[in-house]
Amino acid sequence: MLTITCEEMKAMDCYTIEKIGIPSIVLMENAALKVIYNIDLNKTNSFNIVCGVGNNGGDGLAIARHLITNGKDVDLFIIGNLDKGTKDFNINLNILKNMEVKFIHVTGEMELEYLKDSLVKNDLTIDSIFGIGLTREIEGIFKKVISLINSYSNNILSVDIPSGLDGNTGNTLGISVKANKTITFHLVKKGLLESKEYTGEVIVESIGIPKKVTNKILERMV
Ligand SMILES: NC(=O)C1=CN([C@@H]2O[C@H](COP(=O)(O)OP(=O)(O)OC[C@H]3O[C@@H](n4cnc5c(N)ncnc54)[C@H](O)[C@@H]3O)[C@@H](O)[C@H]2O)[C@@H](O)CC1
Ligand SMILES: [K+]
Repeated sequence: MLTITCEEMKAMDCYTIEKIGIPSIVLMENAALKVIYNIDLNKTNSFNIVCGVGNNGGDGLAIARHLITNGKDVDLFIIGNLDKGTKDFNINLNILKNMEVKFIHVTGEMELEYLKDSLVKNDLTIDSIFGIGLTREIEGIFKKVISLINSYSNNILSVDIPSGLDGNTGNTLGISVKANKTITFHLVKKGLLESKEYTGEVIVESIGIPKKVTNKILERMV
């Protein structure tokens, strides 16, 4: 099986956006729709979506929009500095604001209590805190959120990579979400093969990156 590093994935995303001309927001929309496609909407009605402020979080926001549009109950939580959201995270957050969707910004003990209550009551938790952009040890409130997700969720789906897992090595950076299922985009990241305990079932979904891009980047990185 062809596996790639997070750096190779980033390079493929960039090449697709800059040289092929597929806007990054289109890739994000494709990613979100592929996650929706992997959820049994006949059996799953209530959701916790926990987002960071990077593009993994942006995927989570787009997933939230599609679930809400499908009439599902969604409790939306965001963790991280809202002033540092990526461009596509901000586009999706703005859409949700225009739809008058409420979210909880997790900053302290009170919001952690709300999160715990939601995790216990809802059918599925969508983990979109960190993907290939995780760069350092997880500490503080991020650690508390991941610990709550693992302790209280009924079922967990991780977007791209379980949050906390190093996509290259499969090691945790202090703590990681333990998913039942991971939907990873384009190609399997190397670390996902080493860490079934955290990834659960791994499903690879295409998000519209052409084969030419894969070949180009892999040639360049040899
Ligand atoms: N255009 C693209 O590059 C695409 C990206 N996609 C998604 O975006 C993800 C990558 O997005 P990003 O590169 O924005 O990275 P992430 O969203 O994985 O994470 C980056 C954010 O996490 C913060 N962070 C990193 N380590 C931290 C730590 N230990 N504690 C607290 N904060 C920490 C960073 O400061 C940054 O805000 C992919 O995994 C995939 O899910 C998809 O939407 C497809 C298109
Ligand atoms: K994730």
